[in-house]
Amino acid sequence: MATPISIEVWNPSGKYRVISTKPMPGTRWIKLLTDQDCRVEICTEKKTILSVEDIIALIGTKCDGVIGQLTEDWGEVLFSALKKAGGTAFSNMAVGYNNVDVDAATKYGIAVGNTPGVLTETTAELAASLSLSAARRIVEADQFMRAGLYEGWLPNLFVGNLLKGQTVGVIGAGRIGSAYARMMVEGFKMNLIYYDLYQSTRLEKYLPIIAYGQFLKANGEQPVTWKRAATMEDVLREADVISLHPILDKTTYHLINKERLAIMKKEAVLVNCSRGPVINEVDLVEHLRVNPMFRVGLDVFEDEPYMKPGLAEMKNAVVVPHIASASKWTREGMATLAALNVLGKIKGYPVWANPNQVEPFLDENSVPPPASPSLVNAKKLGTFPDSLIRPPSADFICDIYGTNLALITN
Ligand SMILES: NC(=O)C1=CN([C@@H]2O[C@H](COP(=O)(O)OP(=O)(O)OC[C@H]3O[C@@H](n4cnc5c(N)ncnc54)[C@H](O)[C@@H]3O)[C@@H](O)[C@H]2O)C=CC1
Ligand SMILES: O=C(O)C(=O)CO
Repeated sequence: MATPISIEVWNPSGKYRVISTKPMPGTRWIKLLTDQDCRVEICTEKKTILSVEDIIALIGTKCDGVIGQLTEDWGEVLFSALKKAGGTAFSNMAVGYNNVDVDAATKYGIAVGNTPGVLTETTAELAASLSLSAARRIVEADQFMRAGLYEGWLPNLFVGNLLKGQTVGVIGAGRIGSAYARMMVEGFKMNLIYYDLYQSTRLEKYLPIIAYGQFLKANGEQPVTWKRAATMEDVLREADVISLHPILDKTTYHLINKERLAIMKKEAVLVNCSRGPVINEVDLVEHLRVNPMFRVGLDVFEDEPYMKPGLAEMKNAVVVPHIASASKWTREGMATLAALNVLGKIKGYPVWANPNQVEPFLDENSVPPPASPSLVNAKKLGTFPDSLIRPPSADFICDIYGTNLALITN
């Protein structure tokens, strides 16, 4: 039996009981919930990762919705407990939801939310940072300085890879992969090769490579090029820097393994800001050991929070603790979107039509639309119209928000 859990309570008399399994950044998310008659309970337990038993204790006998974290195992047991407590809504405070058994949630009629879009640029920036850190050996050099080993400039001291004119490979060119690709092409004048199961219209439509190429040419520079690869192996063979941005599912588990590492260039840089199990980390450690010029930048790990034996000792690995989305704006935005997902379902609001355009929910100076920003099982639940958010009628909006009609209808 789990021990009692410490909590912080906001708006104790609120009609709907909403739990957050962790304190989340900012206070806007709390206000949005309490303003809509929710009693908000935030778990303040010191333990970093709550167990299923801990969360069952938090849910208790009456709970309308839960905001949870990617470290938690949201499956049959928790969704059945939430259903028993009268709950109908769950949201991960994350865009990735590989920790959630969506089918189990759907079976119990529970909506599952995630937080797309708000972390795209922040995560891509960390991937770019890791690319540079690994290519230019920044962490190794920093450690060398701090150890008092620097005795003066040397021609061979910490020589790394130049990015300009090299090829960047992106595997999984969705929101984050595309943002990263643009940063590396536009910022470092790299050529691009990408692989995704689908054509990335997001990338191909917005990547101003042709115009940028012409601009570079007019200035006497080599124009950048881009292409979609037919196979992932093409990317692995051709690229000098490869960044992984797919979702984690059956098709991407151990996508990078011994065989695929072997076809990469000996001096390539591999970056992972997606999910740890996309790489077979045991194979990676061995590859790093025998190929000292091969470098990696890792934000995520196969058995988080642990690293596979040997990884910590590898000088050719830059490792950070899953901080890719850790900018203040992003983390506060994730909290807001997660809270609004839960609120929207509890209040019976429709689902926002385009989860890639969540800006209206994030504007601190305006009232968010009366909708759940992103519910991944909305259609399966069948409780929402096919076209998702209905055009807001004057009565509907005024009913909820009083005076902010113009903001929502424009
Ligand atoms: N390290 C961190 O802190 C963060 C990690 N993430 C991870 O990044 C993932 C991607 O996020 P978004 O770009 O927003 O998602 P997205 O859904 O926009 O992009 C994922 C892309 O992966 C592609 N894909 C799926 N299976 C594939 C396969 N077998 N081979 C190649 N491509 C495949 C999809 O077609 C899609 O284009 C999330 O699911 C999450 O796991 C996201 C944010 C922060
Ligand atoms: O949103 C996600 O998927 C994350 O990994 C959060 O950083």
